[in-house]
Amino acid sequence: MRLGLIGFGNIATALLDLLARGGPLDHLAVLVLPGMEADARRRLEGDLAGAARSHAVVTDAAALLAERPGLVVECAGHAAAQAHVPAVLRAGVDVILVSIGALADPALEAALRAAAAEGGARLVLPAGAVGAIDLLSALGAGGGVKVRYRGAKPPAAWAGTPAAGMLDLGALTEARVFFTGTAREAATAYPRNANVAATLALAGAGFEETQVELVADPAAPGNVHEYTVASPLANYTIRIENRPSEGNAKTSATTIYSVLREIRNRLGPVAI
Ligand SMILES: NC(=O)C1=CN([C@@H]2O[C@H](COP(=O)(O)OP(=O)(O)OC[C@H]3O[C@@H](n4cnc5c(N)ncnc54)[C@H](OP(=O)(O)O)[C@@H]3O)[C@@H](O)[C@H]2O)C=CC1
Ligand SMILES: O=C([O-])CC(=O)C(=O)O
Repeated sequence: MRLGLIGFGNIATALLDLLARGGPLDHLAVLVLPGMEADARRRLEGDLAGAARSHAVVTDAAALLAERPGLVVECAGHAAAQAHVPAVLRAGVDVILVSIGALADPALEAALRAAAAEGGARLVLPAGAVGAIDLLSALGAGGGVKVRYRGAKPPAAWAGTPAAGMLDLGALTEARVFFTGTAREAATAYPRNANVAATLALAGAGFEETQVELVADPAAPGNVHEYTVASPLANYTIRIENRPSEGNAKTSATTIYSVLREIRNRLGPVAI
């Protein structure tokens, strides 16, 4: 398999480690920010030397495409999704988009849909840190879906976000709701913490109709995603207590496994 990665942070590193357990990739191309090439090469020739038979480090989409990836995983953030993903899709290469909250920008959502159609490629939106997206998406097609989502994380996971300006995160002794609004507002204001809100919106009731609450909770048993669905076909509530990933407390470990699942489903004889 020839894999392209946009971003070489926590998710990318852990994903490569998991993929390498099944044997080395045929080729790996990693797109990093300008100035980070030498660091990326060092890592690919050091700890990650077994991940691929050959590798390349690039800083733009044209160079990534020149490496002829069969699949690209975006795991860098909203700005990277905007900068690089349209060209990859237009070139006919499927993309697993992890920074799904980028689609809260209607212009980018339209651009990515158009690029995928033009290139005959597929934009794959993984479940990421949440679950039961299959059911929500099925119900979404039936219409009349109402979704309420509550995302709670330990205070430290909200560092560097607007929540830090509203709360004394280090001194919290009880759970505090610091945001209520639509999925579009949540995904836009919390690009590294509310991709789940966007995933639920895209699968179910849409960005304006998906109600979101974000919570800093010193007693949270991890990153907790809880949502309730009411629809003519089914009602359900699901609560997922995620362990944070080792490399980034904002990101749940399940996100990495969700991307792994998408890749395995493309390669194996059975998709589940
Ligand atoms: N769908 C879901 O459920 C979830 C989605 N996510 C999304 O996944 C993203 C990645 O998560 P994670 O790996 O934990 O985050 P990290 O911050 O560990 O990794 C992101 C990496 O991408 C780099 N980067 C930033 N901008 C660009 C760019 N324009 N081009 C290339 N590289 C870039 C960063 O560099 P630097 O550090 O120098 O900025 C960093 O190395 C999050 O930002 C979030 O949007 C996360 C969790 C759940
Ligand atoms: O990983 C998580 O728990 C969820 C997350 O950060 C997001 O929704 O962006």
